[in-house]
Order: sequence, then structure tokens, then C-alpha cells
Amino acid sequence: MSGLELRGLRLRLHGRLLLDIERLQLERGACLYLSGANGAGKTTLLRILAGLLPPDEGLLLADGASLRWPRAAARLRRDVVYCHQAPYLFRGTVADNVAYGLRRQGVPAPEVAARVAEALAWAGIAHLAGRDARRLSGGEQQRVALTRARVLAPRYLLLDEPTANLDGEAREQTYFLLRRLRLEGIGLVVTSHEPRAVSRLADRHLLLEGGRLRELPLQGPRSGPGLARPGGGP
Ligand SMILES: Nc1ncnc2c1ncn2[C@@H]1O[C@H](COP(=O)(O)OP(=O)(O)OP(=O)(O)O)[C@@H](O)[C@H]1O
Repeated sequence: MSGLELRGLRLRLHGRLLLDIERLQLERGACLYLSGANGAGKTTLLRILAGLLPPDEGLLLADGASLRWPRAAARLRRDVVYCHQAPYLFRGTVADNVAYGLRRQGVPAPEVAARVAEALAWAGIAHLAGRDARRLSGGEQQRVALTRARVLAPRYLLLDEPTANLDGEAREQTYFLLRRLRLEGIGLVVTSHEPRAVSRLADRHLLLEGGRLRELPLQGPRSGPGLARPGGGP
């Protein structure tokens, strides 16, 4: 089996069974749209999938191995990167922010420089490399956050409301990068309150309701493979 599969995932919070998921499969190069009402548990589920929060029960199947927590969490942290709803950029340049994770992994400096340069070019933000990351627009900050995630070469990327608070152009730029990530073989899980926009990108739509996942049809037209950069920028 390729991909990751979670079985029998359960989490109780304040005496309430918040998550009660029999089976959830993530595939590389595919995009899963996860929807649900406020407080349904979407962010909590993403944190479990990223290995940041242990469930009460659950099993991870990965590359033929069957893992329970905490070994499952270690495996998830290796394969999965979680992008917060409001990307946290620390004080420093855009290049420093993108390099941070690689430096923490002990990657040698020349390789860090090369991978950061490649990732910034990929996102069309090489011209922002020396800028103070905290003084960028919301759309630029989101592109930095996606670049910082991609430079770690994850197999799966979890995006919590990646286009919340972005205007039309910045939203298109974000969807453009998400389509590219998917085409590069990264598996995506996207939460959003914009079903039509995400449905253009997604292969499946799962609704989280009452702790359970239910498959729903995708809404609206699917986008083709076209990858013209919005706004005609770099
Ligand atoms: N660390 C925590 N401690 C206590 N309760 C929590 C914690 N994290 C989440 N919750 C509760 O769990 C429930 C699900 O929260 P979660 O943030 O996962 O929902 P969500 O579907 O992402 O919501 P939204 O769409 O509003 O972002 C909420 O009732 C929330 O208050």
C-alpha cells in the first residue's frame, strides 16, 4: 500500500468524543478537502495527522508497517508538514524563515543556501529573499509559509484555512502553488470554508461531522492541469 492510512482514530476532549474515524487514507499527489462546521475538530485532526497530538486510540499503516502511538507520531512528523491557519513568521529575512527548518535538521550551510534559493524561485518570491518577513503582505506571508513547508520536502502537507483573510489575487497565487505541490507528488489535506474554490483543486471532499468523516461530492468545475502563474508575475 502506498500512502498513509489511519484506522480506528478516536479522541475525547472534555468528556466528548470529538473524533471517531474508522478509516482515513492520504495519498501522495492527491488533494483531500476537509470541511466541517466551526469547532467540528478539523484543526485537531490535522494536528494528529502531523504527529503533534496523540489520539486516545488509533493505528497508522505506512509502507506495510502498522504503528501505534508514539511510534506513529514519529513517522508522521517525518512525512508530514502542518501549515498553521495564521503562518508564524519570526523576525528576520524571508530567506532566514525558509532556511530555519533545514538548519534545525543540521543540513550543511551550502546545501541550505541552494535549497532555499531553489524554493524561493519555485514560489516566485526570490525578490523577497532579503526582506523582513514580518513586513510582508498577507499573501506574501502565505507564499513564504508554503515555501518554508516545501523546502523540507514533505510527502504530505496539511493546510489549515490557507486562504483565510486573503484577497482575490493572493488567493489565486496560493491555489496556484497548491496545484503545483500536488503535481509534484505531495499529498495535500486542505481545510477551508470556500468549498467551490478548494473543490477545483481537490480529488475528494470529506465532511467532519459529529466526529465522523462522510464523503461528499466535489462542487463546481474541476481545474485542468493548466499552471499559468496568476498575475503574470515571476
Ligand atoms: N487544546 C485544546 N484544549 C481544549 N479544547 C480544545 C483544544 N483544541 C481544540 N479544542 C476544542 O475542540 C473542538 C474542536 O476544535 P478545532 O479547532 O479542532 O475545530 P475546527 O473544526 O478546526 O474549528 P474552526 O473551523 O473554527 O477552526 C472545539 O470545541 C475546541 O474548543
